[in-house]
Amino acid sequence: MISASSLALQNVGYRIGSHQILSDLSLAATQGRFLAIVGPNGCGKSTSLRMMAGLIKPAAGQVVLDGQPLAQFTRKALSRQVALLTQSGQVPGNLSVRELVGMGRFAHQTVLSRASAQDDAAIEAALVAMDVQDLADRPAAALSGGQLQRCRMAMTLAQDTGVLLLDEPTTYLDLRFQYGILDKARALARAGRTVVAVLHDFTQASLYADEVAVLSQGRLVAQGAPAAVLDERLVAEVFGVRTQAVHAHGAVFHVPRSAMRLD
Ligand SMILES: Nc1ncnc2c1ncn2[C@@H]1O[C@H](COP(=O)(O)OP(=O)(O)OP(=O)(O)O)[C@@H](O)[C@H]1O
Repeated sequence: MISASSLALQNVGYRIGSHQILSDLSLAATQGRFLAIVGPNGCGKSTSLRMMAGLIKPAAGQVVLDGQPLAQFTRKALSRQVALLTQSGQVPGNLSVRELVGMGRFAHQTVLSRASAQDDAAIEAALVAMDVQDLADRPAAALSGGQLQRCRMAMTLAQDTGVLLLDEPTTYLDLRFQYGILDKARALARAGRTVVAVLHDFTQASLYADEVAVLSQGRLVAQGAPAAVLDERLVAEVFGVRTQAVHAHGAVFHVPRSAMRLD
């Protein structure tokens, strides 16, 4: 049984050399909610997720999981609670898809322990959830981009954590699997997990997320309900794109004015 978790960046700062990447950034992901992070390329979205996963440490401020600073967790204890689907990843060696997905179970095993029945069940459930059971015995390195992305998501699911951090999870996926992965992410949130996903598509953010956080130049610009936050003014200011916002189905759709020949 996974434990409920809430994860927050509190006034964090982060720099690489003289480059200030994140500045006084506070961002809270709440248990049972799907938070989407949007923002221009290079604004610090992946850096924020990596910091939430404990892979990098803030130079200022702190990261807090269930009220406890992340610094107090061992790497393994943290991996049992927080999973990160990275934007891309090399597949090590000649792993089969089942072995790749099994890597999601490392946090639940000890050096000496063999894979348990619980590990096997979690791997099978993850393969089925991402509809990749037919690929299970194939070498992961030989998969197409979309197949590999679904297998990497299965690995993330197999980790069975309370918090899932998904960096552009729909990358490489055709429409069916894009919506499939977002449906799955929302279902996980509804079932009590904490889901944070970096998304570039406002329509997807608006349709699937409970909340959206907008980052720009390492700072939080806005956070709230997607249809309220993602308005024409914000999109023009933050992304430099003039759009017409169309509200339907409780979501907001941004149509570029250049495509409508309105500019
Ligand atoms: N290892 C690194 N060394 C130097 N600069 C880095 C490093 N990692 C990230 N950066 C810089 O930090 C900034 C934020 O990067 P980050 O990957 O968090 O952006 P992002 O919002 O996820 O972008 P994208 O939408 O393009 O994926 C960028 O300017 C990037 O060049």
